[in-house]
Amino acid sequence: MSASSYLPPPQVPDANWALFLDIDGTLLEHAEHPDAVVVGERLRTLLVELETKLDGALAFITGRSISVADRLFKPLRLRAAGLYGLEHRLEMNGPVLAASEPADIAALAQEIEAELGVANVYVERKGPILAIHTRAAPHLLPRATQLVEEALKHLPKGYRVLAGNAGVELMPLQAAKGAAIRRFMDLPAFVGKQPIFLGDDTSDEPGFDTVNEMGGLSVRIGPPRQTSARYALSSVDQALAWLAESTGQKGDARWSSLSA
Ligand SMILES: O=P(O)(O)OC[C@H]1O[C@H](O[C@H]2O[C@H](CO)[C@@H](O)[C@H](O)[C@H]2O)[C@H](O)[C@@H](O)[C@@H]1O
Ligand SMILES: [Mg+2]
Repeated sequence: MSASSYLPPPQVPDANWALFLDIDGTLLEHAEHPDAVVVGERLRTLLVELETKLDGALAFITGRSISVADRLFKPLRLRAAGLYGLEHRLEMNGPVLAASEPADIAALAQEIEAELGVANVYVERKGPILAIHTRAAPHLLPRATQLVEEALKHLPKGYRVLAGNAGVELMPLQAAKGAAIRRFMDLPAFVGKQPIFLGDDTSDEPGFDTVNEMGGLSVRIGPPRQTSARYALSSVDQALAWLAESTGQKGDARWSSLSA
């Protein structure tokens, strides 16, 4: 969909819908460092209300690991696909099917840390995924991208490089949000419902395509740009206000800034 044909989503979430939520840039404003994001009590409460309203058909679909998502949203342990679907928690408070760090990725992380880690670049080690964050040193993004693209030539087949939000990520090909959404849609709490996916980033596009194919609602958060999403909300505040309205709360465009 072109940026000019963006539409605000209808107010739909009810018990017949299944809600899939990206975290960073969708529920949380971006911060300089991944550990610096803030989860307000109001957001936790909203997530619990939505989970109840949807009879459990709610899951995070995130590039973060589930352990990190749990730390951020503690004490909530919602259903989640972490690492773009490489790990899952299929039941609320249930066990995590986690992914470990292969030796060649560990060695690569150390090499990249040695070269870039001194200059405000954060190398996030997420099992089989490496995220190199250059938000605090944007001039190093080209070099970080060059390093992971060079590494691709020496790794076993099956990895790819994806531009991140102020960074770059190296990940297995199976890491894909669309497949993660399909996996949840086969579970009893989700089956037969219509999926809604809210996301903000390039890595969310396969998720938008998937819910479009399933007759669901794809919603991109952020300023207009080329996307497969059919609806849009312009900011994290707007996304949270839209979700909150579905639980009966009155709209408030300053939702997230009031939530801490
Ligand atoms: O799929 P998401 O839930 O949106 O997660 C995507 C990545 O989010 C985190 O990095 C991004 O957010 C940070 C906090 O705002 C920011 O500092 C960083 O520049 C962003 O790229 C997370 O650290 C990554 O692991 C996720 O893949
Ligand atoms: Mg995001």
